[in-house]
Amino acid sequence: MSAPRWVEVAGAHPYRIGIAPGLLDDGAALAATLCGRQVLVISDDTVAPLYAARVEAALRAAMPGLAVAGFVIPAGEASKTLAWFGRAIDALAALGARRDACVYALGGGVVGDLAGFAAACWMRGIDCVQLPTTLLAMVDSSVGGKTAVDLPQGKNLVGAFHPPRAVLADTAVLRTLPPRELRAGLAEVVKYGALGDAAFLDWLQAHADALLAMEPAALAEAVARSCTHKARIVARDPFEHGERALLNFGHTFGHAIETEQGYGGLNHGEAVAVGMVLAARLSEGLGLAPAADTLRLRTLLARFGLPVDVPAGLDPEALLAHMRLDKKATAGGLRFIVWDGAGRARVLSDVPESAVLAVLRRGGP
Ligand SMILES: NC(=O)c1ccc[n+]([C@@H]2O[C@H](COP(=O)([O-])OP(=O)(O)OC[C@H]3O[C@@H](n4cnc5c(N)ncnc54)[C@H](O)[C@@H]3O)[C@@H](O)[C@H]2O)c1
Ligand SMILES: O=C(O)C(=O)C[C@@H](O)[C@H](O)[C@H](O)COP(=O)(O)O
Ligand SMILES: [Zn+2]
Repeated sequence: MSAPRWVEVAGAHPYRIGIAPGLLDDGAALAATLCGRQVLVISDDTVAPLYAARVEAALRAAMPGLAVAGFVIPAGEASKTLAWFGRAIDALAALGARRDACVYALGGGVVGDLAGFAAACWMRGIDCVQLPTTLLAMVDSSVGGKTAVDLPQGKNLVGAFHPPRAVLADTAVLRTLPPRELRAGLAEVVKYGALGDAAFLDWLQAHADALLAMEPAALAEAVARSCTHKARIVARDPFEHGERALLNFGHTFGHAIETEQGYGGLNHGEAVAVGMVLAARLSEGLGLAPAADTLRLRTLLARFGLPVDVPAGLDPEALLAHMRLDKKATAGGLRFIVWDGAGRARVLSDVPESAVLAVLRRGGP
């Protein structure tokens, strides 16, 4: 195994993100994240058969006497519910988990968010180690401590901030990731460039072929640069009182699409891709940013094979109704992450609903 790249996340509860192929088999790296002698590995029914036995064996070998149990949810967003959260809590109870027990979240963002929330709630908070297995989870969801489940009324409406004890991203597992899920992860990678680093957009454009071909060096670089961006932001603003909201670029629109489709249409990354184009158009419509920047973003996302238009048949009024329950909304009305151009995002309050509807009603490029 090559030596991991480490990204530090500073703050009141600092932790490290390790990035390297082979980390899931590295018993010493896994065991270094443990305080107690009990582990619950939470995964889904696609990832568990591929990787759970390896993680459990590495942990047992590194720590004889460790009590290890597994808990598996059905793969996909439809499992990020209070019902599956309750079953995860039952699994912790069945393990007899003490306060020094640890949850290992082995999977994509769905597993990471649900397992993290279970860890946040069990005995008011036990350790959670994130073992992300999708590109999206490696670049975004495993970092920063947002944990949650969805409700039919909206995305991530029930959750907690609970930073992980550590993140270990084994980039070798991306080999089994379906192409659609790779593209979803690239949407959140593009987000970092869009919100604060236009030069990163150029890098992504230049390395698009390598990323789509899953060349390990390009992927590792994209993961490390994305984690570095996110780590800086969440260290400065862990509870989203200000700057962290920029990580929501494209999400007000994207979450509304996911909710309206009942979490069975576009996946999160795809919905965020559409949402970022709409956020750029909103900025354009409000006279904040040039149309050329919208086109640049849209072209890059399309290059990555991501959707860039609102799916046919969705009612703009219904989408707007979901946005009113967005977590950034206040008594003053809707708040959006807009941009003044590529790499220059900011929060905008009191966005008129008419401007949002105009963007949703406009079709085509
Ligand atoms: N907490 C945060 O900060 C944060 C950030 C971004 C997204 N999210 C959340 O993350 C979720 C999306 O995460 P996701 O895109 O990882 O989706 P996901 O967890 O549903 O995973 C996508 C699919 O890939 C499969 N899979 C995972 N790893 C695999 C591997 N190595 N090989 C083969 N198949 C594999 C999964 O079984 C699943 O079917 C959403 O719920 C979103 O809201 C949270
Ligand atoms: O970490 C953050 O902060 C983010 O906003 C990252 C987003 O990519 C992610 O989808 C997050 O779950 C959205 O959070 P929410 O608070 O808008 O539900
Ligand atoms: Zn997201």
